[in-house]
Amino acid sequence: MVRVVLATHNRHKALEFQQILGDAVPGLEIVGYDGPEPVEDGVTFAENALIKARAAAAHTGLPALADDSGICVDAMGGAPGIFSARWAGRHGDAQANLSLLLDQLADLPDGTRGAHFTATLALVTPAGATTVVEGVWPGRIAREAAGSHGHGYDPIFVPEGHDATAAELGPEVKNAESHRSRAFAAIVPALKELVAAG
Ligand SMILES: O=c1nc[nH]c2c1ncn2[C@H]1C[C@H](O)[C@@H](COP(=O)(O)OP(=O)(O)OP(=O)(O)O)O1
Ligand SMILES: [Mg+2]
Repeated sequence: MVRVVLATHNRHKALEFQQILGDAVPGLEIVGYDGPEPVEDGVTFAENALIKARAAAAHTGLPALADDSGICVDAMGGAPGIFSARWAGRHGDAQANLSLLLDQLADLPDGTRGAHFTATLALVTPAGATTVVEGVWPGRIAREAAGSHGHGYDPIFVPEGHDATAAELGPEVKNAESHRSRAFAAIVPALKELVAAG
């Protein structure tokens, strides 16, 4: 088996990766990461994903896969974007983050609430080779939170082609369509190459 460390401290992401991975890449074992959490001082999702993957590869000596992701609102020029995790000021306070975003968008009429989730994955080998891919899940911001599945901004994100939030749709639908599943599909060839190289 080839081991790849998943360089995240977000247990929700780790669970989604396990659910999405399935048997997509035979011979691959994704291992957890409890090493140091680097400062995400990049100004793009790609820069932050590379920062996280490089730190984990250096700490473990293994190939590392990191995700930097967020919600991007059209009418806000793509914000919160890389600031999604701490939009309301405290890292990982999903309720505060989504409540603030709903308040900020309260006056926006239907048809102007377009948004998308972005997930950018970076795969880094101990030798320093890097692969960066991105997945985008288009949709809109609801007027109020609904649903109990998922995490983060799922309760206020209505994916294109649905009338329910990602938190109402549940993991089967989300993991088949999400930004994270799309990004993962794009990184599979690089993961297969890693396994083939042994
Ligand atoms: O599927 C998602 N469903 C809902 N919200 C999501 C999703 N994916 C990212 N998000 C939002 C919430 C999170 O707070 C932020 C990620 O911030 P981000 O820095 O990439 O992750 P994090 O700090 O929670 O963990 P880590 O950096 O260790 O991977 O974007
Ligand atoms: Mg983070």
